[in-house]
Amino acid sequence: MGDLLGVAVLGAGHMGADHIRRLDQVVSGARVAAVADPDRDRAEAAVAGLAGVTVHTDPVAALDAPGVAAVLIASPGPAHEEALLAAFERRLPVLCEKPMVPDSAGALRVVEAEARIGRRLAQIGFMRRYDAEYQRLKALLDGGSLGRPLMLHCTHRNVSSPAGFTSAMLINSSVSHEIDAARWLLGQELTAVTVLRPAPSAGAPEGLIDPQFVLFETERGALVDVEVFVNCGFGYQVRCEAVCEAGSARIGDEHTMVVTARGAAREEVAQDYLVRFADAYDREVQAWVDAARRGEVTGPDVWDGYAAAVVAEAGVRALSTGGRATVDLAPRPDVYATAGR
Ligand SMILES: NC(=O)C1=CN([C@@H]2O[C@H](COP(=O)(O)OP(=O)(O)OC[C@H]3O[C@@H](n4cnc5c(N)ncnc54)[C@H](O)[C@@H]3O)[C@@H](O)[C@H]2O)C=CC1
Ligand SMILES: O=C1[C@@H](O)[C@H](O)[C@@H](O)[C@H](O)[C@H]1O
Repeated sequence: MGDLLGVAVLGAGHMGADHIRRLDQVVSGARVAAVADPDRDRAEAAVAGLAGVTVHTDPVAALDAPGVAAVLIASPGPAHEEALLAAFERRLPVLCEKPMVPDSAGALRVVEAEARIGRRLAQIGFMRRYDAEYQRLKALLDGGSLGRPLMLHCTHRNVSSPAGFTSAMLINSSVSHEIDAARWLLGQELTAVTVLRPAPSAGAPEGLIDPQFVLFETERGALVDVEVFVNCGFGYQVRCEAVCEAGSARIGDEHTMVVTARGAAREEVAQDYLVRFADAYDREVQAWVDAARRGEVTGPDVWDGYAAAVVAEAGVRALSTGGRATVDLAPRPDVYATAGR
């Protein structure tokens, strides 16, 4: 176990348990050293059968546990700020699930804390940047053969939303992925948001505004639209079409097995993100572990997490007022690169 990166995993729910399995069975160079969840039974179940792991109900205690050299934060968004700041105090490299911090004031405090240290410590869990299809689209747009991007048309559908999912979370949890993907693909900040609401689906829980149609403007005049529908009932579908001056490119059409029988062809549709983005999560965590073992931090940074929080907050304002909300970012510290590098 000597050379392996000892990771404390905070939160042992859906994502935390999946990342624990990934660190133990898929990723090389790391091991789970500690796990924390206020629900001790859940934490113990997630590490059942693993040797050398300590179990905690207090996340900060897990950071100080024997063998911990890095932190993976998979607790709910509102708990991320405290965990990030505690990891920064200890100078531990962090992989933090999205949303980095759901509110922009808290996200700015994280930016300021890391900027004071003067070097990157955190990678933010925008795993689409590690998805093979998104990477091909990014390379194509950067290559310039299609000319200037004019529009992105995005679709984000979940089969159903978890208990407690709110109308704001369609934007600050689900659409946070499109916010980051659009900034990265286009290399531009998003500057304004408008949200339209079709009549809610009968399949959505009472009171949830689902679906929503979110329209972003960018600093160099591109438009990004997102249909977000988190109780569609039929499949997990994430698509993106870039329309450029000299052509278009689309990713996310179903690409799983096609079964032909009894006079019909049937294509399987993934039912959740753990299936659709399995390879992307694997590559994201491997990249984080490899960088941490070299003493580096790469990938989406705290500025990306902050920008996503500000844009999402504008989106939630636009949803509640029915109007157009503008995005106002704080000055960007030098430690962070520009959008989309
Ligand atoms: N990248 C992606 O595609 C996805 C990311 N996520 C993100 O992962 C995070 C966790 O989401 P899920 O696993 O779906 O939630 P979940 O509700 O299944 O699990 C969260 C776990 O964290 C525990 N917890 C609560 N407060 C805590 C604290 N202060 N410290 C440590 N643990 C705490 C809860 O008891 C629970 O076991 C969220 O930030 C969510 O947005 C979730 C789904 C997909
Ligand atoms: O991050 C995720 C969830 O938190 C969110 O609730 C889902 O809508 C997304 O598809 C998933 O990738």
